[in-house]
Amino acid sequence: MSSLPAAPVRLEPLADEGVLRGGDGRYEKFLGDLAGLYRDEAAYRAALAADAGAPVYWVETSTPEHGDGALTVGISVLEPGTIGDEFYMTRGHLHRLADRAELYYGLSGRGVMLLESLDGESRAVEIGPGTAVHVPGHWVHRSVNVGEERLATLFCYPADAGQDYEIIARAGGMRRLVVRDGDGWTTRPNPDHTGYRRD
Ligand SMILES: O=P(O)(O)OC[C@H]1O[C@](O)(CO)[C@@H](O)[C@@H]1O
Repeated sequence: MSSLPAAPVRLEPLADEGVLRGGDGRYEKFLGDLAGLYRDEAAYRAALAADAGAPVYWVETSTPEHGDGALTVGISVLEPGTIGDEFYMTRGHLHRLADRAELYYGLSGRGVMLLESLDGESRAVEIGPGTAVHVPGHWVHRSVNVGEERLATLFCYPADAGQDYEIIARAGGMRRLVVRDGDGWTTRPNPDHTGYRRD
């Protein structure tokens, strides 16, 4: 008996509720999971001491099939806030299969996608309602909430892409930091960054 094809799925990305109705997966990241992500260690420890225990960000996904050509679709929801002068952000990763691309579509809030190539390019691209960011393969990527509201994005990538987080850890963090600048944001170099190295 063949299990092909997978059943079609109707999804409702509910940005206000931070829910992907119809999805089949979810994970959450709390402040305590994000040790080492922010440069200002004292500010991180102070935030942790005052933390009420809500997630900083969460991801809900739909992956109805696996194998060649399968897609993962999801919603990513990132609370507003700062640690020191850095905005709340996702851990960031390179796809384990590095040539896998990803599409992000802004649902609510004001964000920046920080995109870095392994050979030294860094781009910060704004994302918000009605804007999409197409991330080709081979870019390390992270979302950053530079607004006062939750940042919600819908994303889609090949289900076999995987995530390599170590590439950022080995490099001492991403090349640039996204930081508060008055009422807005800017980027500045991360002095700890030592360059990306594949294993
Ligand atoms: O996997 P990370 O880097 O913690 O961040 C979660 C991010 O990953 C994705 O789920 C998929 O790449 C993003 O939509 C989301 O912002």
